[in-house]
Amino acid sequence: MTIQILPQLSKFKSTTIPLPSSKSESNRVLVIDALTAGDNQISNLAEARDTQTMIRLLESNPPVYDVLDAGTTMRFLTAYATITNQNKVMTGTARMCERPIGILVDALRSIGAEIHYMNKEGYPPLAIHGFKGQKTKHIKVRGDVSSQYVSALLMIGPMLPQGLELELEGKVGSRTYIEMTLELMAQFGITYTWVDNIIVVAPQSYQPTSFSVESDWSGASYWFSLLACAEEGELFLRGLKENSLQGDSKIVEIMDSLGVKSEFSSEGIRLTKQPVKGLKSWDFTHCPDLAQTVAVTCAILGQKTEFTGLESLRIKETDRILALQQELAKFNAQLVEGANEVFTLIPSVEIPAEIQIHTYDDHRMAMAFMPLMTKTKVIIEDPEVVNKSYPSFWKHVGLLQDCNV
Ligand SMILES: O=C(O)C1=C[C@@H](OP(=O)(O)O)[C@@H](O)[C@H](O)C1
Ligand SMILES: C=C(OP(=O)(O)O)C(=O)O
Repeated sequence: MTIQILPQLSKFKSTTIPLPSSKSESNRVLVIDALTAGDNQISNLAEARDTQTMIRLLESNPPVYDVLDAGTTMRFLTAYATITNQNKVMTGTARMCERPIGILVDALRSIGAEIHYMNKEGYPPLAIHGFKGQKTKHIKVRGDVSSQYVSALLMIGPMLPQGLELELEGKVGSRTYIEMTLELMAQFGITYTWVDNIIVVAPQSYQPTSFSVESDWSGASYWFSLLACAEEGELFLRGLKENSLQGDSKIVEIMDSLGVKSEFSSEGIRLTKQPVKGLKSWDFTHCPDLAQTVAVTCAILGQKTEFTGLESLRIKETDRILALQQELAKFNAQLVEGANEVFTLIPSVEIPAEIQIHTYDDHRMAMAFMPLMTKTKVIIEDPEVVNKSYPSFWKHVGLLQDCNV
């Protein structure tokens, strides 16, 4: 096991963080690009392993798509292999084979795909045997498990001979990611309608265009958290836009309550410290990837807060609720489950002189606990786990310079 030892650093000089590109935007644009007849000009693709895996699989087109631990790559390429009528095995890490995919497979089968489970019903690995002609254009998809199924279906919608009429059933989580998918499709010339819970995409062609991927707001959240927890400092985060396609830009509003002021410019966003206003509650339904960042920040800042919308966290890279509970306990903070899926974050009363964080094969566990370095010596296990979304994360931590000297 490798470890990353973080220096204790509560005051730092004004630092610019270059930030990685968004893997969510990148992975969508790559699928759209593969479905476009003609050449797109795409720049700024993410260095994230999830994106590099997508690029490699699309370019080399092996008979087995091994997506490793990339959820979007698994879900988007399952739909892509179907619409391009390929024989393909879809697989990934052991954890990927525990992450459900039945809702997407059922939807693709009802449209006309032949897909078999190779091991456990409802989970990868899958054997895809192409597309046997469209049986229906109307499909119903539950919206409360993962929005990635919906995004995967929408992106192949224009290529379906009859198009797609997708009815979202029940509560819709991660809605901002569905909106991102549709907005990106629109930038590549696709028209759609979304009325109530029905999204309609007629058969049409993606139009060649140029597109530059924005910096990653989920990755930016750790820097907001660091500044919130620091005694003194200032950060400039490059490449973020005020009107973002990414729902995780909500971090601006959350961190405004937790002592971070944001000022946008054409180059990015300047973060400075301001008095803590307090955060009583937050619903993470549409920004689940921010939950770990905000939990750790509140735990460090002494903010007792109610969290809702955490349901999808149990089926991500790890069971993130359990992982958070175990690691928060190491500095006497708790995430307590109450009735009706309401969680209470009970902050730390005392932070020990040294804390070792286990990362559970989850990049966000490693990155979310980094801001503890403002209070104590932190040791992060398996630091390379960040490569999934943010390979340069530790290099960027190294840019911070102590201003006590
Ligand atoms: O579509 C996407 O790019 C993503 C959607 C979200 O997943 P769910 O829809 O499963 O919540 C998010 O957690 C994930 O990191 C990326
Ligand atoms: C949940 C995540 O990714 P995915 O579902 O694409 O593996 C994430 O990046 O936090």
